[in-house]
Amino acid sequence: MASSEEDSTVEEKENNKRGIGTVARTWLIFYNIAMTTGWLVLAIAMIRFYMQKGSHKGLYRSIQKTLKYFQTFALLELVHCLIVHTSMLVTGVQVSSRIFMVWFITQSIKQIQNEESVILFLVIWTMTEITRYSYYTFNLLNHLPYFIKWARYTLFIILYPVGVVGELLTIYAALPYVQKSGMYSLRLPNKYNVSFDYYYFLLIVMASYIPLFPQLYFHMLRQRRKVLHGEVIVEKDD
Ligand SMILES: CCCCCCCCCCCCC/C=C/C(=O)SCCNC(=O)CCNC(=O)[C@H](O)C(C)(C)COP(=O)(O)OP(=O)(O)OC[C@H]1O[C@@H](n2cnc3c(N)ncnc32)[C@H](O)[C@@H]1OP(=O)(O)O
Repeated sequence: MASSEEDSTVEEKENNKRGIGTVARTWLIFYNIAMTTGWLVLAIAMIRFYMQKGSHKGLYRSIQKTLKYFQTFALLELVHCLIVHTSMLVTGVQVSSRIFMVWFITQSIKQIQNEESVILFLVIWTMTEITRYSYYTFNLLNHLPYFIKWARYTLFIILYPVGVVGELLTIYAALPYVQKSGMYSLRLPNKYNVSFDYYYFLLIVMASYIPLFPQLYFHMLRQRRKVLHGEVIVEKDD
């Protein structure tokens, strides 16, 4: 009895340190468990598909519903920034680039769904998210195995750039189809007197990885030094 009271006091102290209340903490535990499960379901579906068919062709189609569901659900992370006091800017770039990849590239342009680059970023995202959400869950429960903490703040060193390569190759593969179809573009003359070319927009998105990705990567390296090596890092306000 005394021990369980002590345990709950330790938990309360830990959460007070993070400034998270009981309701927010309960919600985050639920959210992180749901997301870990979602990405695990995706991992299993991908492995099963590949083992049954022996090819990646048709894999995206078979998992697209689950992927859209869980990746879109991640928009909630912008709200979570207010709870866990983390950078909304960094999270915003990360989440919006993922939503963009799913909805406005892979989902919209059927011809590229069988590209190897799609499978590359899907596998990398899946490995990342299973590790990340299980880290958050165990951390909130104050029972964090060291290997999960290590994996969360080490695997990204390789996974992040490889994931970005997969995404950029996929956008690159989409370019000819976008140019040919004129999709999501607005040509003059039109009643709004505005022109928009999705093809050039995609070129700008690709170029924007050059200044933006290093910011995310260095943010993660700082997090790594803080969490694994206990360095005190003073971050600038957004
Ligand atoms: C309109 C089109 C726009 C297009 C834009 C294009 C440009 C894009 C350029 C960039 C492209 C990036 C593409 C992405 C590719 C990939 O993802 S590839 C796969 C590999 N990816 C990764 O490894 C991802 C690494 N990134 C992240 O983990 C995050 O997304 C992040 C936002 C960068 C993480 O930042 P942050 O939240 O600040 O770090 P953490 O250390 O994880 O958390 C900080 C503290 O907050 C707590 N916390 C956060 N979320 C939760 C939660 N859900 N539940 C509980 N707690 C949470 C966390 O525990 C930390 O708290 P403390 O432990 O107390 O410090």
